[in-house]
Amino acid sequence: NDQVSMSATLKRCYNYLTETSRSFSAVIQALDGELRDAICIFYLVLRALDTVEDDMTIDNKLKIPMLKNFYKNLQDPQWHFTESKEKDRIVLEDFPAITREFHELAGVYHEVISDICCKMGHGMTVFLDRDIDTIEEWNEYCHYVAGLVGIGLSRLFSASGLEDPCVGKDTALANNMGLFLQKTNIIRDYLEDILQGRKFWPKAVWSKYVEQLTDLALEKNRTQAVHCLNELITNALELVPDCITYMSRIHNQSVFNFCAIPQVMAIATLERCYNNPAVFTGVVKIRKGEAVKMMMGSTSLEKVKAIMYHFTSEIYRRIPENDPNAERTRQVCMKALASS
Ligand SMILES: CC(C)(C)CN1C(=O)[C@@H](CC(=O)N[C@@H](CC(=O)O)C(=O)O)O[C@H](c2cccc3ccccc23)c2cc(Cl)ccc21
Repeated sequence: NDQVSMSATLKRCYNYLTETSRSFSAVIQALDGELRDAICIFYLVLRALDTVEDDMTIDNKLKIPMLKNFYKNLQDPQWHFTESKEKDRIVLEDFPAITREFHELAGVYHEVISDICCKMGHGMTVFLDRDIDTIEEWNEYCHYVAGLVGIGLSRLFSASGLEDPCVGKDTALANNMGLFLQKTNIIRDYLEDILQGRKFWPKAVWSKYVEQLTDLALEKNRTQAVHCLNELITNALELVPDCITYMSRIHNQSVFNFCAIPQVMAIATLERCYNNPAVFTGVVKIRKGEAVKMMMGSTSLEKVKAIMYHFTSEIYRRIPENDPNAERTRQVCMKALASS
């Protein structure tokens, strides 16, 4: 992008993007045409909303209206928030820079970003004082924080003219692209989340293995915990066929890379977590070198299918005989392998 003609506030926005999304900001900056600025701003607005939701120092009495009304802040040139303690608080402190660049975008992008913010902010309040019990509620929570992102992105892709209208219309596939990423994050971040008092694993699953969610971290429950982990990974793997179908419809190279890279990182993370007790003693992260190799290697549908096939068969190979969900996991892996 042409640094000279870029406004000072837009430059600041790209700096915030790089500060808040590490490896992913380069992928966003590689997007073609109007999508680059539109998705940069969309990402920052979502990061600001997520920073409010994550901040445990904000009392729910204040947090609920903040989340429900967040989308209205885009219409207030002065709105900003300086009380945040979160690491990404800069996007709230300098929100006016994001708002200004939001208004520089073409109108069609405004409507999508505002609409998604409104629905996401509302949805986040639903689970502020309610636990995630059933699988349906797990899907509902992930829809609010990630499925809606997929639906919004797909509408931006089609609105830009770089992708077919069907991409923006098929909300079910777009939703499942987000669910795959979010369920992977929730599975991977078990220990980090419970240490911060956050519970994202669905009770309908973990209650079959232990009394309390935190009991999964106890050494004496290790076998039960790993079987619970494997059941959630199996649930996430059910989404692989839809993610491949979604990516098969993307024709612009920069949009494909933007969509494919988080997906291949997610399947690699699920494979690293499968049957792995380390999930309960630390955070299982993909090493930087491996991540870069995968990012370089996910530039075509065939390459992405091969990566999905590789990691799914690695999981299939390691299904323990005594795992209560072994048969179900084999079925789900076979279906994922058939689609990749
Ligand atoms: C919760 C989440 C999965 C939606 C977050 N999310 C993502 O995870 C990013 C990836 C990312 O931010 N990686 C960071 C993670 C980290 O900070 O460690 C990185 O630096 O590698 O990708 C997603 C994202 C990208 C492409 C297509 C998507 C379709 C549906 C839903 C989300 C989609 C994302 C796109 C937008 Cl516009 C906004 C947020 C996201």
